[in-house]
Amino acid sequence: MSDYSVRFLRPDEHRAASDLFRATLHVAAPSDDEWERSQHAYQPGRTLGVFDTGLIGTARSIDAELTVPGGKRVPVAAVTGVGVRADRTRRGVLTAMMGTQLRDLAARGVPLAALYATEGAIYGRYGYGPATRTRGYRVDRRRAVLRDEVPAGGEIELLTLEPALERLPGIYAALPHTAPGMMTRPPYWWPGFERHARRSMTPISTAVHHGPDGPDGFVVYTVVRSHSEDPDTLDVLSLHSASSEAFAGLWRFLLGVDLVDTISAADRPLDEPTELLFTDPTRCRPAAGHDHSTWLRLVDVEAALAAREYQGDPVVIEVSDPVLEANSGRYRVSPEGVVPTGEPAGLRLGVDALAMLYLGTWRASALAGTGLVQPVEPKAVAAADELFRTDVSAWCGTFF
Ligand SMILES: CC(=O)SCCNC(=O)CCNC(=O)[C@H](O)C(C)(C)COP(=O)(O)OP(=O)(O)OC[C@H]1O[C@@H](n2cnc3c(N)ncnc32)[C@H](O)[C@@H]1OP(=O)(O)O
Repeated sequence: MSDYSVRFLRPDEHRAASDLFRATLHVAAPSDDEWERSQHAYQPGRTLGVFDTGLIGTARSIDAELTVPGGKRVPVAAVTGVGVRADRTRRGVLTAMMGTQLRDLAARGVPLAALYATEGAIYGRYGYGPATRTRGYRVDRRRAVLRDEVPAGGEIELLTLEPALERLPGIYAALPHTAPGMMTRPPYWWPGFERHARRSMTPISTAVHHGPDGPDGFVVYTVVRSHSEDPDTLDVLSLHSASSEAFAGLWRFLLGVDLVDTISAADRPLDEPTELLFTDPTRCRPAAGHDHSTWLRLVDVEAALAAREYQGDPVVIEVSDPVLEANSGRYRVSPEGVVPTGEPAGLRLGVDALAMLYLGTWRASALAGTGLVQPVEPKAVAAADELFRTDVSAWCGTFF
């Protein structure tokens, strides 16, 4: 069967979308109690459904803001909940949903969309590109010793789950966005966090760091004790800090948690200096399989490009967009601003490759070496390296 229709769902249809999405991930449908809470993750008017004889596909988003290089916060659709029923895959259902969703975002003036992909081969065709890189590491808690010069940090307040659920939204909202790619956590984000926390087999703890002006960092973690030869592990689920004092204070606390051999942290910023806290930096070792890119999509290329800052000489880029044709064209990008232009292009690239440059994660020269960027004028590649360069590694730090 190939006839289907795509439309935004009514709130009373959200539960069916949730059941379908979970089934596509091979996860059981929520109980009534669980749905009572997790329904609040569904922002009205943002969930798509595809129907033939019944619901066969779904995708949704929530409205948030993403920090771009230079510090501006730009509206972003945080896309999630994408799934197609297993007996209806590979007949264009996802393509239909992605097209409808992107056209809706463009019509509503949302310049960016972002997502986390289950598989890296899916979203490039819709103009998304991997726009952040992260790393994971493991700290040998019993042998890691903080260097004398490491800041002492402030008071730590330990919260169990209920007070954490109450206070974390306010604490997170007040923290500065220290990296491009960081995202606000709107009210529709927190029910997902709560669902994961409540499903955890081990208790979820939150340590809040207090600086001179109040809470300025937190770490959410859980400890998994192995009861065997394997190490007892503290998993860092989320760690955000407003300053190096708060960062050091949180690590000082983590190193002091008893009955832990290893502290494991995934999806951390590339330039986070954790190993430099220790007298022996090799007590912090890279961990495999902990790199989770945030995929970004410039929905309105001109508006998105204009929202960030640049340095160096102007470059004319020629962008091709396979889904939102209006984005295809040439743009003169410079520290003074971004304008559509008829001037000859210095380099050509797809809108997916543009997303890879946008937060400063990848250099134009690296993309040129892989064919993702096509240089027209050789000097333009070096100029684009400088133009899009950022001082701080892009990092989202918020999974959705
Ligand atoms: C942001 C998130 O929520 S990520 C979660 C994504 N969901 C899942 O992983 C759940 C399990 N998978 C699924 O539900 C489906 O397979 C989906 C959503 C990934 C794809 O849906 P489909 O309706 O099959 O995709 P559709 O038929 O539109 O495919 C379009 C193209 O993408 C390709 N494609 C689709 N899925 C994949 C994949 N997993 N790997 C590689 N290529 C893929 C298709 O082959 C097709 O290529 P073509 O245009 O060259 O023919």
